[in-house]
Order: sequence, then structure tokens, then C-alpha cells
Amino acid sequence: MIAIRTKQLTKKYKGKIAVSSLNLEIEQGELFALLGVNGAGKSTTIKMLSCLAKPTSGDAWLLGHSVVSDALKVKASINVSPQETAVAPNLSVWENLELMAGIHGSTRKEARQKATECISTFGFADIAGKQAKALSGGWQRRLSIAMALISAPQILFLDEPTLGLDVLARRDLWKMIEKLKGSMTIILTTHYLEEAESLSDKVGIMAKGELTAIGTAQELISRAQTTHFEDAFIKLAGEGDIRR
Ligand SMILES: Nc1ncnc2c1ncn2[C@@H]1O[C@H](COP(=O)(O)OP(=O)(O)OP(=O)(O)O)[C@@H](O)[C@H]1O
Repeated sequence: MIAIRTKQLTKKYKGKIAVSSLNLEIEQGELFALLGVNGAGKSTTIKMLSCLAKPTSGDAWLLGHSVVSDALKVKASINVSPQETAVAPNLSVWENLELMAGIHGSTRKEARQKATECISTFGFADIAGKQAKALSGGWQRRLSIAMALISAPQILFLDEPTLGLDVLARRDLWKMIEKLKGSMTIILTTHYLEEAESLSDKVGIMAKGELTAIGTAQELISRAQTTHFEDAFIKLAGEGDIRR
């Protein structure tokens, strides 16, 4: 089953093309890593898919619903953990989770129950009463992802989830993401190539607003005739035509 399909998805900002005629299919339950150098169009793609930015032309369907004509249905089945950690700094871990459940329509009682479940699932028991701003960067990111999960999305967008984290915190977060694999469709953007290689089922590489390659990390290594994924990325991120 296809979770996400885009057709000629395009975004222009004042005549400048950020994403150009993107045609992409992502399977349900897949962890799809969207890669590309700065300015390649990854965030703009995620923004269009999550209904935060309107396409200039083209369309995308998430679980069959169009981002152009059916944005409410799309929003009901997705959630985003944005690049900037989206936690309320003065609220506790517990309060952040309850607040997010409330935003997604839970009653007070349901929100309390969901927060309790989340605290146990993500190992927040010892820090539940702490203000978010007192947490380390790694735990703030963990909380940010847990908040995105509280609405039980079928599609989760993780925009650079480990940006700026030290290697231990990053590996910890990988374990968290690995546990989610298969239970929902996950779209991950990252500049850490070993993260994409280690976590993803499939990788898409964008360059100058276009998709230049798509496949498993191994397929891309073979296609680029390199030994390492990083070298394959460097080759493929520079190309302008779509290769499958
Ligand atoms: N709101 C905006 N207004 C004008 N131009 C924009 C806007 N958002 C993005 N762009 C431009 O669109 C292009 C794609 O940007 P985008 O942020 O999608 O790239 P990215 O691959 O996510 O980059 P990064 O890895 O740096 O986050 C860039 O040239 C950027 O300057």
C-alpha cells in the first residue's frame, strides 16, 4: 500500500523554484530518508506534505487524501517533529505531553492517560516533573518526538531529529526511532548520512529541488559504483536527472 504519492509537486517562492515537479511514492510502514545538501528542497517538500505550505502546482496524496483539496483529513493522520524542537520550555515533560494530547482533541482524562502511557513508553518517569528547558538537548528531542506521537499518527515527519546532538544522544535517539519502525510510515530528513544508512528502508536524494535518486542505501551505493554511502551521496546529490 502506498502511504504517500506526489505528482509533479512544485513550490516556487517569488519565481525561485524550491521543489520542482517531484514525483515520489512511499510505501506504508516504510522509513524513508530524504537527503540533499543545504537548499535542496527537503524542508519545503516536508512542509507541503504536512500541509504547512501550499504547493504552487501539482499535488500529493497521503493515505489517499490530497494536500490541496483535503488538508483536514491529511492533518488528522500525520504529525511532525520539526527541526526546531517544539517543546514549551516552561512546562514540565508531563504538561507538554498533556497539552499536546489536548490540542489533538483528547479530554482532560484522556490526555492524562495518554501522557502516562507516553511517560512509560519513552522512559520519562524520572524526568516527568522537570521543566522541558532543564532537559539536555537529547531529551528535549525525545520529548519533541513523543509529543508528535501522542496523536497516534499514521505518518510521522522527523525533520533533522538529531541535529546538534552529541554522538551518544544521537545513538539513543536512533534506538527510539528504530522501535517505531514498521508501526507507521516515517519520513526522515537528515544531514547525517550514517543515520540515513542505518535507519532507513529507502533513501531519496534531492538536488536543486529535484529528486535525483531513489532506492535502498545499498542500491544507491551500487548505482554510484562506490564503496561507501557518503561517496554515493556526493555523486548522486550533484546530478540533475532522475535515476531509478
Ligand atoms: N519561505 C521561503 N521564501 C523564499 N525562499 C525559500 C523559502 N523557504 C525555502 N526557500 C528556498 O527554497 C530552497 C529550498 O529550501 P529548503 O529549506 O526546502 O531546503 P533544504 O533541503 O531543507 O535545506 P536545509 O538542509 O538547509 O534545511 C532554498 O533555495 C531556499 O532558500
